[in-house]
Amino acid sequence: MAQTDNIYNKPLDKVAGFTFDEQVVQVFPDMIKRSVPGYEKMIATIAMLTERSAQNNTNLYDLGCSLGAATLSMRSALKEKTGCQIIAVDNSEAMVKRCTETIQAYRSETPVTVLQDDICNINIENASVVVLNFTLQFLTPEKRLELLTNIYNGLLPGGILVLSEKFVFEDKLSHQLLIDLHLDFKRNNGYSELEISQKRSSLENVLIADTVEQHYQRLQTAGFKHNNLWYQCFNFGSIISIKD
Ligand SMILES: C[S@@+](CC[C@H](N)C(=O)[O-])C[C@H]1O[C@@H](n2cnc3c(N)ncnc32)[C@H](O)[C@@H]1O
Ligand SMILES: O=C(O)C(=O)C[C@]1(C(=O)O)C=C[C@@H](O)C=C1
Repeated sequence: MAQTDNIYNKPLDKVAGFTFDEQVVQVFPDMIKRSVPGYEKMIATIAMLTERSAQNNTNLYDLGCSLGAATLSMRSALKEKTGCQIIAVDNSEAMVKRCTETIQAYRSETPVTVLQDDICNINIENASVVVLNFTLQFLTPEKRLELLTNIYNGLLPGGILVLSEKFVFEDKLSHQLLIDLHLDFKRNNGYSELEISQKRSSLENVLIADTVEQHYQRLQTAGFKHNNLWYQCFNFGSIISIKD
């Protein structure tokens, strides 16, 4: 049973930088659902995107897999395909341990390999679907283009990248409104002002969000010519990039 996220509900002397440690693993499904507007919608839609874009005898990647929600969504959509395998990668030992247990708990024809590694070290090859669901934002900005280029090069024609991220906005008024709506979403989900503010401090300089335009530019530089938002709710959304 997923535990309720109360990590930031007591005043902390010093708020440490956010890490995906054992404490976060314990509450992660609750935390991400209550923090990311549209998270469940995005996870469910990954199955639809996979059903359409996965090709027989190819690899599917879940980069920054956490507890494997996107992996399970992809896997559920591969029943009609043959020879597919999923490679799920995360650099958090605690996440990988729990993810492996979760994946093994459900039987499936599709092999899944869960690797503990930096996604920047992974050679993407023979890929039809690559998912970066709220992971790119945790990489130092210098590493983002290299990773996307590696993904582009490893994708087969017709293959897709699903890139979900928290966004910032150039336009100050829109930015403030969308951030405020996100804070309302958190309040409506039971987070207190203290929890919201301590979590915000912990994510500072750890989660570095880009604008949608910055994403499009970087994706284009990496080689992707077909990039579009398929979902957005407030300052969170998901881009689909297609390799032609
Ligand atoms: C917000 S979570 C991703 C959520 C997950 N994709 C989902 O859909 O439920 C970000 C994950 O990326 C992982 N991560 C961050 N930087 C990484 C890196 N350089 N290599 C591998 N994993 C990384 C973190 O450990 C964390 O589990
Ligand atoms: O709580 C926030 O404001 C977030 O940015 C949510 C966010 C994310 O976007 O990755 C940050 C860390 C958590 O692991 C889950 C979700």
